[in-house]
Amino acid sequence: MLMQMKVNDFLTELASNSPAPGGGSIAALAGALGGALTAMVCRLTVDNNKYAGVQNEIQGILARADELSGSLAKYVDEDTETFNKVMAAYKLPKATDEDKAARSAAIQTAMKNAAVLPLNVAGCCLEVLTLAARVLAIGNTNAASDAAVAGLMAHAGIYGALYNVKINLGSIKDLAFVEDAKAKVEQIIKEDAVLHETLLATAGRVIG
Ligand SMILES: Nc1nc(=O)c2c([nH]1)NC[C@@H]1CN(c3ccc(C(=O)N[C@@H](CCC(=O)O)C(=O)O)cc3)C=[N+]21
Repeated sequence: MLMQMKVNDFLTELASNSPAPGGGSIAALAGALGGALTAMVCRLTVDNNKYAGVQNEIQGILARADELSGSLAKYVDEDTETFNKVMAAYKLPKATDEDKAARSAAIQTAMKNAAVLPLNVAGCCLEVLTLAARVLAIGNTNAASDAAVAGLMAHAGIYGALYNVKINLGSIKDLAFVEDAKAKVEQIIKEDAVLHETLLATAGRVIG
């Protein structure tokens, strides 16, 4: 359970040559950090008279940021479990034709799961980026740099998760699955580009 570890122990485990956690878990963690940091800026904005006009919107963003951070935190452990199953499938016996068929089917199933999971991570991170960019624009300006960092973590989570999707698609033989996933990847990259640019432009305006 990676999420139960002390941060220092987590870093030592990450840096070790043991196969897990991998980049997929770290992408999810980046998103979870972005979501939590977005929630923090919301909490520094609610019940502040200076931001009375945006209270309802901030409350809505806060609730969703907490949810997304929670989901992404679960994905940290789930991604490692999912990728461990890929590695376990590769270690299945391949002595006979039956062995080979069973091994290949197990690899394909595990690879599909290992592609779908980071696709979901990227979707959650995209939502975090949307929320962080909005909070940067309307939230407590004293915490503008926090909102900017939150958005950048989400952006890193998106790209990190999508690289995991893409690398796994290279090993998947179901072409309809691959085409569908590729279309989803491209859509998320497009939406990220707009949001990331907006985030940087707003940060430049509010922070300098
Ligand atoms: N959803 C998802 N999450 C990932 O984290 C993820 C992924 N997809 N797709 C591919 C990349 C790559 N990655 C590796 C992690 C450890 C080894 C590793 O430790 N390999 C050992 C072998 C380990 C063993 O066989 O037990 C080696 O090459 O010597 C390799 C590759 C995780 N990824």
